[in-house]
Amino acid sequence: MSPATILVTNIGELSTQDHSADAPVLQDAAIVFEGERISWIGPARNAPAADEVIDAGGRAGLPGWVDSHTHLVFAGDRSAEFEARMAGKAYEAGGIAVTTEATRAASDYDLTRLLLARAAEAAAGGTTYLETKTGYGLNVEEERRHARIASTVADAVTFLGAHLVPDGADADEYTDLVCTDMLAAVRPYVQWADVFCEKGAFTEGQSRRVLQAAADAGLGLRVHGNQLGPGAGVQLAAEFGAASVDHVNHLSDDDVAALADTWSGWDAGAGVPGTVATCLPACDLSTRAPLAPARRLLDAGVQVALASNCNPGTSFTSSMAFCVATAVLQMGLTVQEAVRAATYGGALALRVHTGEDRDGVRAVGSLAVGHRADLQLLNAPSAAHLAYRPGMPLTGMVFKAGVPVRR
Ligand SMILES: N=CN[C@@H](CCC(=O)O)C(=O)O
Ligand SMILES: [Zn+2]
Repeated sequence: MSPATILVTNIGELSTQDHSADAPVLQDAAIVFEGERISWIGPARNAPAADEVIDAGGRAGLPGWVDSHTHLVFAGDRSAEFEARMAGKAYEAGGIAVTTEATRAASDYDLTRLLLARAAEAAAGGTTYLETKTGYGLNVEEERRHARIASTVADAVTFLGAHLVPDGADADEYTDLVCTDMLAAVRPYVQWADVFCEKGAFTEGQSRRVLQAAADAGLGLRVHGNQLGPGAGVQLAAEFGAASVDHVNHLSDDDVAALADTWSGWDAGAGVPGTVATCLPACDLSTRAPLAPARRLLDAGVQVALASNCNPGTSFTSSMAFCVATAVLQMGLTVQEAVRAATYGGALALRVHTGEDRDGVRAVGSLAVGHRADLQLLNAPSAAHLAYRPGMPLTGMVFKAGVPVRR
């Protein structure tokens, strides 16, 4: 028996983000889901019959957000650190240790409950594909525990044992541990590995060792780079073929050129993608950092993603709509560029932009036949309202794999 079909019709503006289509933005459109997959997209007047019909009432539709960078496995509160920062204190990587202590003390039950609540908040805001990281465990047993818990909730899990050298540890010995026992312990639960390559965290040499060990273990690579100042993160990410380098606040012309180079042979949808530059505007605002140069990156030919970086230290929000609004209002992106970065860009950064479109391997981040049925409707007639009416509760119905996760 074939799965039930759902027709969502009377969509005033449908931003498919399918750039292989004639028009990536359709007017007066409809979309049909068959189980977890999209089975039809086109003008509402031509829509086929379906088991269930949902009238969007002229609202805008777009792919669910792909949030490619979060740190949601944590306990504790760092609002005092935030307040101190707003009073002029600079952000330092060392704050991670405060969360590590609180997270180690939390039970599996509490950590899972906290993670579920945060994932539910993200879904309520339109996020339908969620990455999250370890990185507040910082010893073998805790990193394994956080990876296991994360894997029960998130769509993609990243190992970030190389987030901070724990108090009292020798940096090189700790890096060895990350590359050996810790990596082996988390391996069953994660698809990605990441390193915080920054002053106060991991040096270029240590980062290189982490990336090599992770690649040897068959993990995809990501890098936290060039957040607090110029550094080696971007160049390392490009050299190792990382799927993404995140933060990218402080970039030289060589850094931008190195990222652009990784995209020179890529033709949308065909070939191996380069290294996405993932911009984290909510984090930049919360740390009073210069906003990442998303416009400059796009103009240079680099594929850009927007992500929330939801974490207790630098960005305690999972609102992708806020990130999109900021990218438009303050970073010089057009509405469609920002929406693309928060959907297709995130999917590229997690290498789920394309798939075989078979069970369990469905593309996300754009709306096309065969892709996963991840759709959000806005309580607004067009995506422009995300920036035109910033901060307003515009998220309407949200579907993840064809299932409504918000009514
Ligand atoms: N930059 C490194 N890690 C996080 C912050 C973690 C924390 O301060 O707790 C980030 O992406 O901003
Ligand atoms: Zn991060």
